Formats: sequence, structure tokens, C-alpha cells
Amino acid sequence: MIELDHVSYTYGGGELLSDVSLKLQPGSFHFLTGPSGAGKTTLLKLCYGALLPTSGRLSVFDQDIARLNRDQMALMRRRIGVVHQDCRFLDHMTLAENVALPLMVSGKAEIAEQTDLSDLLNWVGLGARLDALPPELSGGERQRAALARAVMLSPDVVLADEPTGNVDWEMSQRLLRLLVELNKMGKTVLIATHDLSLIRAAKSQVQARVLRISQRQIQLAGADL
Ligand SMILES: Nc1ncnc2c1ncn2[C@@H]1O[C@H](COP(=O)(O)OP(=O)(O)OP(=O)(O)O)[C@@H](O)[C@H]1O
Repeated sequence: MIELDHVSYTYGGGELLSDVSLKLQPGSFHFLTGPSGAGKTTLLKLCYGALLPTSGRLSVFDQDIARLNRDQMALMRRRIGVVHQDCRFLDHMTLAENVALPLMVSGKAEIAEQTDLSDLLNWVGLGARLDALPPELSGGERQRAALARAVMLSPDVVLADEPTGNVDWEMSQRLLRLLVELNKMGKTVLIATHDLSLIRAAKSQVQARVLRISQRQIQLAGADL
């Protein structure tokens, strides 16, 4: 589904990822961990085409990402839902409008008027907050709304960047359950997180592989977490 073949990524500050090879199989569940600044967000950005590898081959849905034209890239991105670390809401738009944004952008705005949106917001427990503005939401509500927006277009892959940052344990468990539920629906899930207790908690719920970025490489983490 997503395959990195000897991928390296270099920017002005130096090489961040070096000769990384990795396969995310359809329906798999992965955590990506590693110290701050190791390159977790960068790896996620490579996976959804926001950055291109400096060298190596990265294919998504069996297509070499470097060879996609603009339209093909847009189609590819629609199949990947991203939960950004900073949530990225438009503060002047309501929660419902923010979550429906991917539909507007993809020209399916009329669906936003139908039940899909309220079903989705009920699923994340925000059915009663449709008209709230983002600044009125708590951290946990923002994170759940970001997850709802990421899956608005029924993506095949969900990439979540610190989806439980700034929330308490109970809320992080709730978010984890939602992500596990998405995986049980067949979606491929990759979660970047610092939170090793989240990874431990997931073990009883889902068969997850844990990847660790260390010294510009990705290793499969052992059972010592
Ligand atoms: N294109 C770029 N230009 C400048 N700096 C970059 C670029 N890409 C990555 N970096 C730097 O590389 C480092 C890794 O960033 P990244 O956000 O991927 O790490 P991270 O593991 O997600 O960190 P955190 O856990 O703190 O979110 C950072 O210091 C970042 O500023």
C-alpha cells in the first residue's frame, strides 16, 4: 500500500532519513516512534506526498509518487486521511464546516448536507457540537474533530501525527479506540507518537507493529516497549 525503497530525505540542515526501506501492507496498523526531531512528521509527509524523497523510490497504491502529475497526486491524497499534529482548523468556520472541508474541496459539498456528516461527528462523540467554532473546543474535542475530518472521504489509509498530544489518558484511550475501529474496518493506520504508554495500551486491542526512527534509519522496535 505504501512502500519506501531505499528512501533518503535531505534538507538544508542535513540528511534526516537515510536509505529507509519499509512496507505498509493493506490493513496493517503501525506506530512510528522516536525522539523529537527524529523525522516522524517528515516520514508521514513523504507518505502523503507533501514532501518528495531526495533519493530512492516511494510508491503509494502501487504508483511511484515522483511520477504523479498534479491530478494524480490529488487523487492519491484523497485516499489518505491525515490527522495533523496541530489539527489545522479554520477558526471562523464551524466544526461541521471544518470537518466537511475535504468534501467541499473534492466537489462533493452536497453530501455535507446529508447524514454522513452528523453520523461521522456522532461517531467521534461530537454530534452536539456541530455549530461550535474551533476556539471553543477542548483539546480532546479538537483531536476527535481532526480525526473525523481525516476520514470524511473514506480513505484507505489514515496517517495520524501525535493524535493524542495534549489530551489526558482517558481521552487518548478514546482516540486510540477510534483508530483501532478504523483499522478493523480495513483501513491501514500509521500513528506517529511519543507516547509509549499508548503503544502498550494498544497491544491488547490490535496487532500493531512498532517502528522506531533512530539515527536516520527505521527499525522494528522489540518487545521492550
Ligand atoms: N524541509 C525542511 N526544512 C527545514 N527543516 C526541516 C525540513 N524537514 C525537516 N526539517 C527539520 O528536521 C527535523 C525533524 O522534523 P520532524 O518534524 O519530522 O521530526 P519529529 O520526529 O516529527 O519531531 P517531533 O516529535 O518533535 O514532532 C526538525 O528539526 C525539522 O525542523
